Amino acid sequence: DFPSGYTGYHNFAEMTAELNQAVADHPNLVSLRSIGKSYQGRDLWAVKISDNPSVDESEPEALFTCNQHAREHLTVEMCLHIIKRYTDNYASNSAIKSTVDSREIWVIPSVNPDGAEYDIATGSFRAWRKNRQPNSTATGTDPNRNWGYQWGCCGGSSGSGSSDTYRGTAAFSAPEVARVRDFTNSRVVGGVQQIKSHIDWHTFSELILWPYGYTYNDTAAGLDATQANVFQTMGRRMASLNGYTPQQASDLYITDGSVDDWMWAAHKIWSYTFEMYPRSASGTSGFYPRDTLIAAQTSRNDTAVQLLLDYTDCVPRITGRTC
Ligand SMILES: NS(=O)(=O)N[C@@H](CCC(=O)O)C(=O)O
Ligand SMILES: [Zn+2]
Repeated sequence: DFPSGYTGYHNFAEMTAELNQAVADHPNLVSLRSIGKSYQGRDLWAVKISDNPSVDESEPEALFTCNQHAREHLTVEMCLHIIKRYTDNYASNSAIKSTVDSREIWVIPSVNPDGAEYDIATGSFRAWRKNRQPNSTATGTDPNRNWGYQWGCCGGSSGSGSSDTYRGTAAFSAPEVARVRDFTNSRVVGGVQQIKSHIDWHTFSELILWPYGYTYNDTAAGLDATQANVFQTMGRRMASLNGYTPQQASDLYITDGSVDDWMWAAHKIWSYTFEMYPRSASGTSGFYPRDTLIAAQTSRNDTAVQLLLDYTDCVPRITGRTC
């Protein structure tokens, strides 16, 4: 479990209980489903927040994914914060209510529960990043190098099983990644992807990143100058709200097989990666902010999340375009 000073973080059982509590507290706003199992058999939970949550209404959808990387536990708290904020405040806050009434919000609080549990299993942090799937030489696939667009194309991942950026044996070889893929694919209704916007939450460095990560070029196949301008404009607007630094993902470093590149290329979902607090740290300590910082560093993103939800019907509207 989490060591002292970190007991405010949710382990898998506590996270699951929190999700069940949200349903119990707000049965008319929240539904909970498993989109499948992790390698070790833990449920990959998906929460839907909307009015009439048991009905697939024709409302624009947004997706928030957290904890692809095991040690980035603050991201689980970020997803739980989003769930609480858009349910507990529904009755009292008209902006929250109109958002929930006009959108369908999907939250996957832990994409990598096996890795997260492994990281805390001994009571001392292990700085574990990957999932817990064995490979030919070691353990673990990096979920954020296992997505199927430009997988392994460009030196942005490793073919070595012991590497922290091991890309797996094939695209989608990690069961957790394959399940989130399947869920996203299932949101194509009548040939139209209902999910329009996405944030994948990570730590740390305080950055807002957008595709592509596989190339340094601002435009590339499937991402033209107009679309790049939308990514930049929305990214910069959100960064002005949370104080993170906005940049194309490849400006950080080249990544191939990342979730953002796939969400955009496969589905034209306006997909961002947020790297949360801290801005910098010595070594791996940056992955482990004390639990006293959770409230401030999750609510710090409230207005950025709200902006993306506001524009989820038509993200290009941020540049004055229509959809
Ligand atoms: N959270 S992290 O691993 O330090 N950074 C992310 C950045 C993701 C990206 O560049 O798209 C990654 O390398 O997967
Ligand atoms: Zn990460």
